[in-house]
Amino acid sequence: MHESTHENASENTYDYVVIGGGTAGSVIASRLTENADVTVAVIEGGPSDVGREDVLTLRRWMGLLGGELDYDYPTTVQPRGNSHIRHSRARVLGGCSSHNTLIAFKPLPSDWDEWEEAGAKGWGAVPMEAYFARLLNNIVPVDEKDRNAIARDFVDAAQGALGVPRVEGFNKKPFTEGTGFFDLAYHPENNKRSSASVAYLHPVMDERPNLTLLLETWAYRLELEGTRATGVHVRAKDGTETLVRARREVLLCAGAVDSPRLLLHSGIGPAHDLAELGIPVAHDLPGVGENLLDHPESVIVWETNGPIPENSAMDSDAGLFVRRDPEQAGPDLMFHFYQIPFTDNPERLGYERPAHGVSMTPNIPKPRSRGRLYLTSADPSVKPALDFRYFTDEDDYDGRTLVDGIRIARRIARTEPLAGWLKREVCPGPEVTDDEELSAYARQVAHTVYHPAGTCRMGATDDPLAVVDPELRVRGLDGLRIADASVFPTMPAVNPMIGVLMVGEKCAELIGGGA
Ligand SMILES: Cc1cc2nc3c(=O)[nH]c(=O)nc-3n(C[C@H](O)[C@H](O)[C@H](O)COP(=O)(O)OP(=O)(O)OC[C@H]3O[C@@H](n4cnc5c(N)ncnc54)[C@H](O)[C@@H]3O)c2cc1C
Repeated sequence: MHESTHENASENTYDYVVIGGGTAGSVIASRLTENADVTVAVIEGGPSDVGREDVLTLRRWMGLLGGELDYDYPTTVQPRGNSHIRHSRARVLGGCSSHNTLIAFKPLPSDWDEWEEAGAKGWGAVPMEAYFARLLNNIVPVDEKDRNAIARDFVDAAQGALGVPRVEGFNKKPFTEGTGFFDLAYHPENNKRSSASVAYLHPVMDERPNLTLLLETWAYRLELEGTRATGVHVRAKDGTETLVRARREVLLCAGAVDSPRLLLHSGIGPAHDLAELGIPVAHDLPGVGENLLDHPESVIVWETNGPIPENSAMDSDAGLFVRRDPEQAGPDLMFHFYQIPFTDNPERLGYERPAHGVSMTPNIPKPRSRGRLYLTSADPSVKPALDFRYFTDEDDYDGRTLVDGIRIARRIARTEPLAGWLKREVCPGPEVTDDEELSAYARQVAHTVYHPAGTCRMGATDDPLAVVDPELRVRGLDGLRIADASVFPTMPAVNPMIGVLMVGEKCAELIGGGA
Protein backbone atom coordinates (compact mmCIF):
# COMPACT_ATOMS: atom_id res chain seq x y z
CA MET A 1 0.00 0.00 0.00
CA HIS A 2 1.20 3.43 -0.87
CA GLU A 3 0.75 6.29 1.60
CA SER A 4 -0.27 9.54 -0.05
CA THR A 5 1.02 12.88 1.21
CA HIS A 6 -1.48 15.13 -0.60
CA GLU A 7 1.47 17.20 -1.80
CA ASN A 8 1.23 17.88 -5.47
CA ALA A 9 -1.00 17.31 -8.45
CA SER A 10 0.88 14.37 -9.93
CA GLU A 11 0.88 12.59 -6.56
CA ASN A 12 -2.83 13.13 -6.38
CA THR A 13 -3.56 11.65 -9.78
CA TYR A 14 -4.43 7.99 -10.26
CA ASP A 15 -5.88 5.97 -13.12
CA TYR A 16 -8.97 5.19 -11.06
CA VAL A 17 -10.37 6.84 -7.97
CA VAL A 18 -12.70 4.62 -5.95
CA ILE A 19 -14.91 6.62 -3.59
CA GLY A 20 -15.79 4.36 -0.65
CA GLY A 21 -13.67 1.39 0.44
CA GLY A 22 -16.78 -0.52 1.43
CA THR A 23 -18.39 -3.72 0.24
CA ALA A 24 -18.31 -3.09 -3.52
CA GLY A 25 -15.41 -0.61 -3.42
CA SER A 26 -13.02 -3.13 -1.82
CA VAL A 27 -13.76 -5.66 -4.58
CA ILE A 28 -13.18 -3.14 -7.35
CA ALA A 29 -9.95 -1.70 -5.88
CA SER A 30 -8.57 -5.19 -5.39
CA ARG A 31 -9.48 -6.42 -8.87
CA LEU A 32 -8.22 -3.31 -10.68
CA THR A 33 -4.84 -3.40 -8.93
CA GLU A 34 -4.24 -7.00 -10.03
CA ASN A 35 -2.84 -5.21 -13.04
CA ALA A 36 0.43 -3.70 -11.78
CA ASP A 37 0.29 -1.00 -14.47
CA VAL A 38 -2.95 0.45 -13.12
CA THR A 39 -2.96 2.88 -10.19
CA VAL A 40 -5.96 3.13 -7.88
CA ALA A 41 -6.74 5.41 -4.96
CA VAL A 42 -9.48 4.48 -2.53
CA ILE A 43 -11.09 7.37 -0.66
CA GLU A 44 -12.51 5.89 2.53
CA GLY A 45 -14.28 7.92 5.19
CA GLY A 46 -13.44 5.48 7.96
CA PRO A 47 -10.29 3.96 9.48
CA SER A 48 -8.69 0.62 8.64
CA ASP A 49 -10.20 -2.54 10.10
CA VAL A 50 -6.78 -4.24 10.33
CA GLY A 51 -6.11 -5.44 13.87
CA ARG A 52 -9.47 -4.24 15.17
CA GLU A 53 -10.96 -7.19 17.02
CA ASP A 54 -14.13 -5.20 17.71
CA VAL A 55 -14.72 -5.04 13.95
CA LEU A 56 -13.21 -8.34 12.84
CA THR A 57 -15.06 -10.54 15.35
CA LEU A 58 -18.40 -11.28 13.74
CA ARG A 59 -20.29 -11.89 16.96
CA ARG A 60 -19.48 -8.38 18.21
CA TRP A 61 -21.52 -6.75 15.41
CA MET A 62 -24.23 -5.30 17.62
CA GLY A 63 -21.62 -3.41 19.67
CA LEU A 64 -20.70 -1.41 16.55
CA LEU A 65 -24.17 -0.08 15.82
CA GLY A 66 -24.63 3.52 16.87
CA GLY A 67 -20.93 3.84 17.84
CA GLU A 68 -18.03 5.84 16.43
CA LEU A 69 -17.86 3.66 13.32
CA ASP A 70 -21.50 4.27 12.39
CA TYR A 71 -22.76 7.18 10.25
CA ASP A 72 -26.13 6.51 11.91
CA TYR A 73 -28.75 8.01 9.57
CA PRO A 74 -32.19 8.90 10.92
CA THR A 75 -35.38 8.46 8.91
CA THR A 76 -37.95 11.17 8.33
CA VAL A 77 -41.28 10.93 10.16
CA GLN A 78 -43.04 7.77 8.94
CA PRO A 79 -46.81 8.26 9.41
CA ARG A 80 -47.55 4.55 8.91
CA GLY A 81 -44.28 3.16 10.23
CA ASN A 82 -41.69 3.65 12.93
CA SER A 83 -40.12 7.11 12.85
CA HIS A 84 -37.39 6.09 15.33
CA ILE A 85 -35.45 3.74 13.06
CA ARG A 86 -31.75 4.60 12.83
CA HIS A 87 -30.05 3.33 9.69
CA SER A 88 -26.61 2.05 10.57
CA ARG A 89 -24.00 2.53 7.84
CA ALA A 90 -20.43 1.56 8.63
CA ARG A 91 -17.59 4.08 8.64
CA VAL A 92 -14.66 1.68 8.32
CA LEU A 93 -12.72 -0.17 5.63
CA GLY A 94 -14.99 -2.91 4.28
CA GLY A 95 -18.05 -0.70 4.81
CA CYS A 96 -21.19 -2.45 5.98
CA SER A 97 -19.54 -5.85 5.41
CA SER A 98 -17.40 -4.88 8.42
CA HIS A 99 -20.32 -4.46 10.82
CA ASN A 100 -23.13 -6.55 9.36
CA THR A 101 -24.08 -10.15 10.13
CA LEU A 102 -22.54 -11.52 6.90
CA ILE A 103 -25.53 -13.71 6.03
CA ALA A 104 -24.60 -14.79 2.53
CA PHE A 105 -27.31 -15.39 -0.05
CA LYS A 106 -26.70 -15.45 -3.75
CA PRO A 107 -29.65 -13.48 -5.16
CA LEU A 108 -32.26 -15.82 -6.62
CA PRO A 109 -32.50 -16.26 -10.41
CA SER A 110 -35.86 -14.47 -10.29
CA ASP A 111 -34.17 -11.47 -8.62
CA TRP A 112 -31.61 -11.06 -11.42
CA ASP A 113 -34.21 -11.69 -14.13
CA GLU A 114 -36.33 -8.92 -12.61
CA TRP A 115 -33.32 -6.57 -13.03
CA GLU A 116 -33.00 -7.52 -16.67
CA GLU A 117 -36.72 -6.84 -17.15
CA ALA A 118 -36.23 -3.45 -15.48
CA GLY A 119 -33.78 -2.50 -18.22
CA ALA A 120 -30.51 -3.82 -16.77
CA LYS A 121 -29.49 -5.63 -19.94
CA GLY A 122 -26.89 -8.32 -19.30
CA TRP A 123 -27.74 -8.66 -15.58
CA GLY A 124 -30.05 -11.70 -15.87
CA ALA A 125 -29.55 -14.87 -13.81
CA VAL A 126 -27.55 -16.77 -16.41
CA PRO A 127 -24.73 -14.24 -17.00
CA MET A 128 -24.62 -13.26 -13.30
CA GLU A 129 -23.81 -16.79 -12.12
CA ALA A 130 -20.14 -16.39 -13.07
CA TYR A 131 -19.63 -13.52 -10.61
CA PHE A 132 -20.74 -15.56 -7.62
CA ALA A 133 -18.11 -18.17 -8.48
CA ARG A 134 -15.44 -15.44 -8.43
CA LEU A 135 -16.11 -14.17 -4.90
CA LEU A 136 -13.09 -14.44 -2.61
CA ASN A 137 -15.08 -14.43 0.65
CA ASN A 138 -15.12 -17.59 2.76
CA ILE A 139 -18.80 -18.48 2.41
CA VAL A 140 -19.67 -21.49 4.57
CA PRO A 141 -22.73 -22.84 6.41
CA VAL A 142 -23.01 -21.92 10.10
CA ASP A 143 -20.52 -24.29 11.71
CA GLU A 144 -21.83 -27.25 13.78
CA LYS A 145 -20.26 -25.86 16.97
CA ASP A 146 -22.10 -22.56 16.41
CA ARG A 147 -25.50 -24.22 15.98
CA ASN A 148 -27.40 -23.34 19.11
CA ALA A 149 -29.85 -25.94 20.44
CA ILE A 150 -32.79 -23.52 20.38
CA ALA A 151 -32.02 -22.48 16.79
CA ARG A 152 -31.96 -26.16 15.79
CA ASP A 153 -35.34 -26.56 17.47
CA PHE A 154 -36.67 -23.48 15.68
CA VAL A 155 -35.74 -25.10 12.36
CA ASP A 156 -37.46 -28.37 13.33
CA ALA A 157 -40.56 -26.51 14.53
CA ALA A 158 -40.76 -24.36 11.39
CA GLN A 159 -40.54 -27.46 9.25
CA GLY A 160 -43.17 -29.25 11.35
CA ALA A 161 -45.58 -26.32 11.54
CA LEU A 162 -45.43 -25.23 7.90
CA GLY A 163 -44.27 -28.27 5.97
CA VAL A 164 -41.49 -26.30 4.29
CA PRO A 165 -38.31 -28.12 3.27
CA ARG A 166 -35.23 -28.08 5.45
CA VAL A 167 -32.40 -26.46 3.55
CA GLU A 168 -28.76 -27.28 4.16
CA GLY A 169 -26.90 -24.76 2.00
CA PHE A 170 -29.26 -22.08 0.70
CA ASN A 171 -26.83 -21.24 -2.14
CA LYS A 172 -26.75 -24.72 -3.59
CA LYS A 173 -29.89 -24.32 -5.64
CA PRO A 174 -32.70 -21.79 -6.06
CA PHE A 175 -35.50 -22.07 -3.52
CA THR A 176 -38.94 -20.60 -2.92
CA GLU A 177 -39.43 -21.89 0.63
CA GLY A 178 -37.32 -23.50 3.28
CA THR A 179 -35.84 -23.32 6.75
CA GLY A 180 -32.33 -23.94 8.00
CA PHE A 181 -29.06 -22.45 9.13
CA PHE A 182 -27.68 -19.69 6.93
CA ASP A 183 -24.48 -19.56 4.94
CA LEU A 184 -22.19 -16.89 6.39
CA ALA A 185 -19.07 -15.16 5.10
CA TYR A 186 -16.89 -15.97 8.12
CA HIS A 187 -14.07 -18.12 9.44
CA PRO A 188 -15.72 -20.48 11.95
CA GLU A 189 -12.45 -21.41 13.70
CA ASN A 190 -12.06 -17.94 15.22
CA ASN A 191 -15.37 -16.22 14.34
CA LYS A 192 -13.44 -13.79 12.13
CA ARG A 193 -15.29 -11.88 9.44
CA SER A 194 -14.72 -12.67 5.83
CA SER A 195 -15.80 -9.14 4.92
CA ALA A 196 -15.01 -7.41 1.64
CA SER A 197 -11.91 -5.85 3.18
CA VAL A 198 -10.68 -9.09 4.80
CA ALA A 199 -11.23 -11.11 1.63
CA TYR A 200 -10.17 -8.56 -0.99
CA LEU A 201 -7.87 -5.95 0.57
CA HIS A 202 -6.00 -7.48 3.52
CA PRO A 203 -4.11 -10.03 1.41
CA VAL A 204 -2.83 -7.37 -1.02
CA MET A 205 -2.84 -3.94 0.61
CA ASP A 206 0.74 -4.08 1.91
CA GLU A 207 2.08 -5.57 -1.30
CA ARG A 208 0.70 -3.48 -4.10
CA PRO A 209 2.43 -0.13 -4.63
CA ASN A 210 -0.27 0.69 -7.18
CA LEU A 211 -2.98 0.67 -4.48
CA THR A 212 -3.31 3.80 -2.33
CA LEU A 213 -5.74 3.87 0.57
CA LEU A 214 -6.70 7.35 1.73
CA LEU A 215 -8.35 6.52 5.05
CA GLU A 216 -10.45 8.81 7.24
CA THR A 217 -10.80 10.97 4.16
CA TRP A 218 -14.21 12.28 3.16
CA ALA A 219 -15.27 12.94 -0.43
CA TYR A 220 -17.55 15.97 -0.53
CA ARG A 221 -17.81 17.02 -4.19
CA LEU A 222 -17.04 15.51 -7.58
CA GLU A 223 -14.88 17.51 -9.95
CA LEU A 224 -16.49 17.86 -13.37
CA GLU A 225 -14.94 19.30 -16.51
CA GLY A 226 -17.89 19.80 -18.82
CA THR A 227 -19.65 16.46 -18.80
CA ARG A 228 -16.58 14.51 -17.66
CA ALA A 229 -15.86 13.53 -14.06
CA THR A 230 -12.15 14.06 -13.52
CA GLY A 231 -11.74 13.68 -9.79
CA VAL A 232 -13.14 14.33 -6.37
CA HIS A 233 -12.63 16.93 -3.67
CA VAL A 234 -11.75 15.34 -0.36
CA ARG A 235 -11.13 16.42 3.21
CA ALA A 236 -8.58 14.51 5.29
CA LYS A 237 -8.91 13.94 9.04
CA ASP A 238 -6.68 16.94 9.75
CA GLY A 239 -8.97 19.18 7.68
CA THR A 240 -6.67 19.38 4.63
CA GLU A 241 -8.67 19.68 1.43
CA THR A 242 -7.35 18.15 -1.80
CA LEU A 243 -8.51 17.38 -5.29
CA VAL A 244 -7.79 13.73 -6.09
CA ARG A 245 -7.75 13.28 -9.84
CA ALA A 246 -8.65 10.29 -12.01
CA ARG A 247 -6.94 9.85 -15.34
CA ARG A 248 -9.48 7.26 -16.48
CA GLU A 249 -12.52 6.97 -14.26
CA VAL A 250 -14.10 7.86 -10.96
CA LEU A 251 -15.91 4.92 -9.36
CA LEU A 252 -18.55 5.90 -6.86
CA CYS A 253 -19.03 3.14 -4.25
CA ALA A 254 -20.22 5.10 -1.21
CA GLY A 255 -23.40 3.06 -0.68
CA ALA A 256 -27.13 3.65 -1.10
CA VAL A 257 -27.12 6.72 1.15
CA ASP A 258 -23.81 8.38 0.38
CA SER A 259 -23.57 7.79 -3.38
CA PRO A 260 -26.72 9.78 -4.20
CA ARG A 261 -25.74 12.29 -1.49
CA LEU A 262 -22.39 12.97 -3.18
CA LEU A 263 -24.01 13.23 -6.62
CA LEU A 264 -26.54 15.75 -5.32
CA HIS A 265 -23.86 17.88 -3.67
CA SER A 266 -21.99 17.81 -6.98
CA GLY A 267 -25.00 19.24 -8.80
CA ILE A 268 -26.06 15.91 -10.32
CA GLY A 269 -29.71 15.18 -9.64
CA PRO A 270 -33.22 16.60 -10.01
CA ALA A 271 -32.56 20.16 -11.27
CA HIS A 272 -35.53 21.70 -9.53
CA ASP A 273 -34.58 20.34 -6.08
CA LEU A 274 -30.95 21.38 -6.51
CA ALA A 275 -31.87 24.89 -7.61
CA GLU A 276 -34.16 25.29 -4.59
CA LEU A 277 -31.23 24.57 -2.29
CA GLY A 278 -28.93 26.88 -4.23
CA ILE A 279 -26.73 24.05 -5.52
CA PRO A 280 -25.56 24.88 -9.07
CA VAL A 281 -27.00 22.29 -11.45
CA ALA A 282 -24.26 20.46 -13.33
CA HIS A 283 -26.44 17.71 -14.79
CA ASP A 284 -30.19 17.26 -14.49
CA LEU A 285 -30.76 13.62 -13.51
CA PRO A 286 -34.21 13.26 -11.95
CA GLY A 287 -33.75 9.68 -10.68
CA VAL A 288 -31.01 10.47 -8.15
CA GLY A 289 -32.38 9.65 -4.69
CA GLU A 290 -35.63 8.14 -6.00
CA ASN A 291 -36.52 4.44 -5.66
CA LEU A 292 -35.29 4.16 -2.06
CA LEU A 293 -35.79 0.48 -1.19
CA ASP A 294 -35.40 -1.50 2.03
CA HIS A 295 -36.45 -4.74 3.68
CA PRO A 296 -38.71 -3.67 6.57
CA GLU A 297 -39.28 -6.16 9.37
CA SER A 298 -41.29 -6.51 12.56
CA VAL A 299 -40.61 -8.52 15.69
CA ILE A 300 -42.30 -10.97 18.01
CA VAL A 301 -40.53 -11.87 21.26
CA TRP A 302 -40.87 -14.75 23.71
CA GLU A 303 -39.50 -15.25 27.19
CA THR A 304 -37.80 -18.64 27.53
CA ASN A 305 -38.04 -20.97 30.52
CA GLY A 306 -34.39 -20.45 31.31
CA PRO A 307 -31.09 -19.35 29.85
CA ILE A 308 -30.24 -20.32 26.29
CA PRO A 309 -26.94 -22.06 25.52
CA GLU A 310 -24.18 -19.58 24.69
CA ASN A 311 -22.86 -20.94 21.41
CA SER A 312 -23.62 -19.02 18.21
CA ALA A 313 -21.95 -17.45 15.18
CA MET A 314 -23.74 -14.10 15.51
CA ASP A 315 -27.00 -14.67 17.45
CA SER A 316 -29.25 -14.96 14.39
CA ASP A 317 -27.93 -18.02 12.63
CA ALA A 318 -31.08 -19.64 11.24
CA GLY A 319 -34.16 -18.52 9.39
CA LEU A 320 -37.14 -19.34 7.26
CA PHE A 321 -38.53 -18.43 3.82
CA VAL A 322 -42.20 -18.82 3.01
CA ARG A 323 -44.10 -18.37 -0.23
CA ARG A 324 -47.71 -17.52 0.59
CA ASP A 325 -48.65 -16.77 -3.00
CA PRO A 326 -47.74 -19.61 -5.37
CA GLU A 327 -47.86 -17.13 -8.27
CA GLN A 328 -44.72 -15.45 -6.94
CA ALA A 329 -41.39 -16.41 -8.48
CA GLY A 330 -39.67 -16.50 -5.09
CA PRO A 331 -40.36 -16.30 -1.36
CA ASP A 332 -42.70 -13.55 -0.14
CA LEU A 333 -42.03 -13.71 3.59
CA MET A 334 -38.75 -14.24 5.41
CA PHE A 335 -37.87 -14.68 9.08
CA HIS A 336 -34.63 -14.33 11.00
CA PHE A 337 -34.62 -16.25 14.28
CA TYR A 338 -32.73 -14.39 17.04
CA GLN A 339 -31.43 -16.28 20.07
CA ILE A 340 -31.86 -13.05 22.02
CA PRO A 341 -34.89 -10.95 23.02
CA PHE A 342 -34.77 -8.16 20.44
CA THR A 343 -36.91 -5.60 22.26
CA ASP A 344 -35.26 -2.28 21.26
CA ASN A 345 -38.36 -1.02 19.44
CA PRO A 346 -41.08 -2.67 21.59
CA GLU A 347 -39.54 -1.12 24.73
CA ARG A 348 -40.63 2.29 23.43
CA LEU A 349 -44.24 1.03 23.62
CA GLY A 350 -43.75 -0.07 27.23
CA TYR A 351 -42.82 -3.72 26.74
CA GLU A 352 -40.10 -5.10 28.99
CA ARG A 353 -37.03 -7.03 27.98
CA PRO A 354 -37.12 -10.52 29.52
CA ALA A 355 -33.91 -11.86 31.12
CA HIS A 356 -33.92 -14.78 28.65
CA GLY A 357 -35.73 -14.84 25.38
CA VAL A 358 -35.83 -15.32 21.64
CA SER A 359 -37.30 -13.38 18.72
CA MET A 360 -38.58 -13.95 15.22
CA THR A 361 -38.38 -11.04 12.82
CA PRO A 362 -40.71 -11.43 9.83
CA ASN A 363 -39.59 -9.28 6.89
CA ILE A 364 -40.92 -8.45 3.42
CA PRO A 365 -38.67 -9.90 0.69
CA LYS A 366 -40.39 -7.92 -2.09
CA PRO A 367 -41.77 -4.78 -0.46
CA ARG A 368 -43.97 -2.56 -2.59
CA SER A 369 -43.54 0.81 -0.87
CA ARG A 370 -40.92 3.05 -2.45
CA GLY A 371 -39.17 5.91 -0.72
CA ARG A 372 -36.93 8.81 -1.56
CA LEU A 373 -33.63 10.31 -0.41
CA TYR A 374 -33.19 14.07 -0.70
CA LEU A 375 -31.06 16.90 0.63
CA THR A 376 -32.33 19.48 3.05
CA SER A 377 -29.27 21.73 2.86
CA ALA A 378 -26.50 22.68 0.45
CA ASP A 379 -24.05 22.03 3.30
CA PRO A 380 -22.40 18.65 2.52
CA SER A 381 -21.98 17.90 6.23
CA VAL A 382 -25.76 17.84 6.81
CA LYS A 383 -27.12 14.29 6.62
CA PRO A 384 -29.60 13.67 3.81
CA ALA A 385 -33.27 12.98 4.53
CA LEU A 386 -34.30 9.33 4.17
CA ASP A 387 -38.03 9.00 3.60
CA PHE A 388 -38.66 5.28 3.17
CA ARG A 389 -42.46 5.77 3.02
CA TYR A 390 -42.76 2.50 4.90
CA PHE A 391 -46.15 0.75 4.54
CA THR A 392 -47.57 3.28 2.09
CA ASP A 393 -48.19 0.98 -0.89
CA GLU A 394 -51.68 1.21 -2.29
CA ASP A 395 -53.04 -2.19 -1.24
CA ASP A 396 -51.22 -2.29 2.09
CA TYR A 397 -49.37 -5.37 0.83
CA ASP A 398 -46.39 -4.50 3.06
CA GLY A 399 -48.46 -4.06 6.23
CA ARG A 400 -50.46 -7.23 5.56
CA THR A 401 -47.29 -9.23 5.01
CA LEU A 402 -46.05 -8.41 8.50
CA VAL A 403 -49.41 -9.41 10.01
CA ASP A 404 -49.16 -12.75 8.22
CA GLY A 405 -45.61 -12.97 9.55
CA ILE A 406 -46.71 -12.62 13.17
CA ARG A 407 -49.41 -15.24 12.74
CA ILE A 408 -46.98 -17.70 11.13
CA ALA A 409 -44.40 -17.00 13.86
CA ARG A 410 -47.01 -17.92 16.47
CA ARG A 411 -47.75 -21.21 14.71
CA ILE A 412 -44.07 -22.11 14.86
CA ALA A 413 -43.86 -21.11 18.53
CA ARG A 414 -46.76 -23.47 19.36
CA THR A 415 -44.95 -26.37 17.68
CA GLU A 416 -42.47 -28.74 19.35
CA PRO A 417 -39.57 -28.91 19.83
CA LEU A 418 -39.55 -25.08 20.09
CA ALA A 419 -42.73 -24.81 22.19
CA GLY A 420 -41.12 -26.52 25.19
CA TRP A 421 -38.52 -23.75 25.50
CA LEU A 422 -41.00 -20.87 25.57
CA LYS A 423 -42.58 -19.52 28.75
CA ARG A 424 -44.74 -16.71 27.29
CA GLU A 425 -45.10 -14.35 24.37
CA VAL A 426 -43.80 -10.97 25.55
CA CYS A 427 -44.73 -8.83 22.55
CA PRO A 428 -47.11 -8.15 21.03
CA GLY A 429 -48.63 -10.51 23.66
CA PRO A 430 -51.24 -13.27 23.20
CA GLU A 431 -54.15 -10.87 23.71
CA VAL A 432 -53.29 -8.99 20.49
CA THR A 433 -55.07 -11.04 17.84
CA ASP A 434 -57.15 -9.05 15.37
CA ASP A 435 -55.69 -7.87 12.09
CA GLU A 436 -55.90 -4.19 12.81
CA GLU A 437 -54.21 -4.41 16.21
CA LEU A 438 -51.54 -6.72 14.85
CA SER A 439 -50.89 -4.37 11.96
CA ALA A 440 -50.64 -1.34 14.26
CA TYR A 441 -48.20 -3.19 16.53
CA ALA A 442 -46.16 -4.60 13.63
CA ARG A 443 -45.72 -1.18 12.05
CA GLN A 444 -45.04 0.74 15.27
CA VAL A 445 -42.21 -1.60 16.26
CA ALA A 446 -41.05 -2.06 12.67
CA HIS A 447 -37.36 -2.12 12.14
CA THR A 448 -35.07 -2.35 9.14
CA VAL A 449 -33.02 -5.35 8.09
CA TYR A 450 -30.54 -2.55 7.15
CA HIS A 451 -30.81 -3.06 3.40
CA PRO A 452 -31.27 0.40 1.83
CA ALA A 453 -30.78 0.22 -1.92
CA GLY A 454 -31.94 1.54 -5.25
CA THR A 455 -31.26 5.28 -5.01
CA CYS A 456 -29.14 5.45 -8.19
CA ARG A 457 -30.93 2.70 -9.96
CA MET A 458 -29.69 1.03 -13.11
CA GLY A 459 -31.94 0.99 -16.16
CA ALA A 460 -32.08 1.23 -19.91
CA THR A 461 -30.07 4.02 -21.50
CA ASP A 462 -33.28 5.79 -22.55
CA ASP A 463 -35.05 5.41 -19.17
CA PRO A 464 -35.37 8.98 -17.85
CA LEU A 465 -35.42 7.85 -14.19
CA ALA A 466 -32.43 5.54 -14.47
CA VAL A 467 -29.25 6.99 -12.98
CA VAL A 468 -26.79 4.48 -14.44
CA ASP A 469 -26.91 2.46 -17.64
CA PRO A 470 -26.33 -1.32 -17.73
CA GLU A 471 -22.57 -0.67 -17.76
CA LEU A 472 -22.97 1.28 -14.51
CA ARG A 473 -22.07 4.58 -16.23
CA VAL A 474 -23.89 7.65 -15.00
CA ARG A 475 -26.25 8.60 -17.81
CA GLY A 476 -25.20 11.71 -19.67
CA LEU A 477 -21.74 11.97 -18.07
CA ASP A 478 -18.34 10.49 -18.89
CA GLY A 479 -15.73 9.00 -16.62
CA LEU A 480 -18.13 8.17 -13.78
CA ARG A 481 -19.59 4.82 -12.77
CA ILE A 482 -21.49 3.81 -9.68
CA ALA A 483 -21.16 0.34 -8.15
CA ASP A 484 -22.83 -0.39 -4.81
CA ALA A 485 -26.31 -1.14 -3.44
CA SER A 486 -27.62 2.13 -4.88
CA VAL A 487 -27.67 0.73 -8.42
CA PHE A 488 -30.15 -2.05 -7.56
CA PRO A 489 -33.19 -1.53 -9.81
CA THR A 490 -35.32 -3.73 -7.51
CA MET A 491 -34.77 -5.44 -4.17
CA PRO A 492 -33.59 -9.05 -4.19
CA ALA A 493 -35.81 -11.34 -2.09
CA VAL A 494 -32.74 -12.26 -0.01
CA ASN A 495 -30.21 -10.30 2.03
CA PRO A 496 -28.28 -8.14 -0.44
CA MET A 497 -24.56 -8.23 0.45
CA ILE A 498 -23.60 -11.02 -1.95
CA GLY A 499 -25.47 -9.16 -4.67
CA VAL A 500 -23.39 -6.05 -3.87
CA LEU A 501 -20.14 -8.02 -4.03
CA MET A 502 -21.24 -9.43 -7.39
CA VAL A 503 -21.97 -5.88 -8.62
CA GLY A 504 -18.38 -5.07 -7.61
CA GLU A 505 -16.99 -8.04 -9.53
CA LYS A 506 -19.01 -7.20 -12.61
CA CYS A 507 -18.02 -3.54 -12.44
CA ALA A 508 -14.33 -4.48 -12.36
CA GLU A 509 -14.87 -6.63 -15.43
CA LEU A 510 -16.79 -3.88 -17.25
CA ILE A 511 -13.88 -1.52 -16.63
CA GLY A 512 -11.61 -4.21 -17.97
CA GLY A 513 -8.70 -3.26 -15.78
CA GLY A 514 -8.20 -6.61 -14.08
CA ALA A 515 -5.33 -9.01 -14.68
C1 LIG B 1 -26.24 -3.89 10.70
C2 LIG B 1 -26.31 -4.46 9.31
C3 LIG B 1 -26.48 -5.82 9.11
C4 LIG B 1 -26.57 -6.33 7.82
N1 LIG B 1 -26.58 -7.68 7.66
C5 LIG B 1 -26.51 -8.20 6.41
C6 LIG B 1 -26.38 -9.59 6.23
O1 LIG B 1 -26.26 -10.36 7.17
N2 LIG B 1 -26.37 -10.07 4.95
C7 LIG B 1 -26.51 -9.24 3.88
O2 LIG B 1 -26.57 -9.75 2.75
N3 LIG B 1 -26.59 -7.91 4.03
C8 LIG B 1 -26.56 -7.37 5.27
N4 LIG B 1 -26.59 -6.02 5.44
C9 LIG B 1 -26.61 -5.17 4.23
C10 LIG B 1 -25.25 -5.12 3.54
O3 LIG B 1 -24.23 -5.08 4.49
C11 LIG B 1 -25.19 -3.89 2.63
O4 LIG B 1 -26.27 -3.91 1.72
C12 LIG B 1 -23.91 -3.80 1.83
O5 LIG B 1 -22.79 -4.08 2.63
C13 LIG B 1 -23.77 -2.41 1.20
O6 LIG B 1 -22.58 -2.32 0.47
P1 LIG B 1 -22.20 -0.97 -0.32
O7 LIG B 1 -20.95 -1.25 -1.05
O8 LIG B 1 -23.38 -0.53 -1.08
O9 LIG B 1 -21.96 0.12 0.80
P2 LIG B 1 -20.99 0.11 2.07
O10 LIG B 1 -20.49 -1.24 2.36
O11 LIG B 1 -21.70 0.86 3.14
O12 LIG B 1 -19.73 0.96 1.58
C14 LIG B 1 -19.72 2.36 1.50
C15 LIG B 1 -18.35 2.83 1.94
O13 LIG B 1 -18.18 4.17 1.50
C16 LIG B 1 -17.63 4.95 2.54
N5 LIG B 1 -18.12 6.31 2.29
C17 LIG B 1 -19.40 6.72 2.21
N6 LIG B 1 -19.46 8.02 1.87
C18 LIG B 1 -18.19 8.43 1.71
C19 LIG B 1 -17.62 9.68 1.35
N7 LIG B 1 -18.38 10.73 1.02
N8 LIG B 1 -16.27 9.77 1.33
C20 LIG B 1 -15.49 8.69 1.62
N9 LIG B 1 -15.99 7.48 1.96
C21 LIG B 1 -17.33 7.36 2.00
C22 LIG B 1 -18.14 4.32 3.81
O14 LIG B 1 -17.30 4.62 4.91
C23 LIG B 1 -18.15 2.84 3.45
O15 LIG B 1 -16.93 2.21 3.75
C24 LIG B 1 -26.52 -5.46 6.71
C25 LIG B 1 -26.33 -4.10 6.90
C26 LIG B 1 -26.20 -3.60 8.19
C27 LIG B 1 -25.99 -2.12 8.36
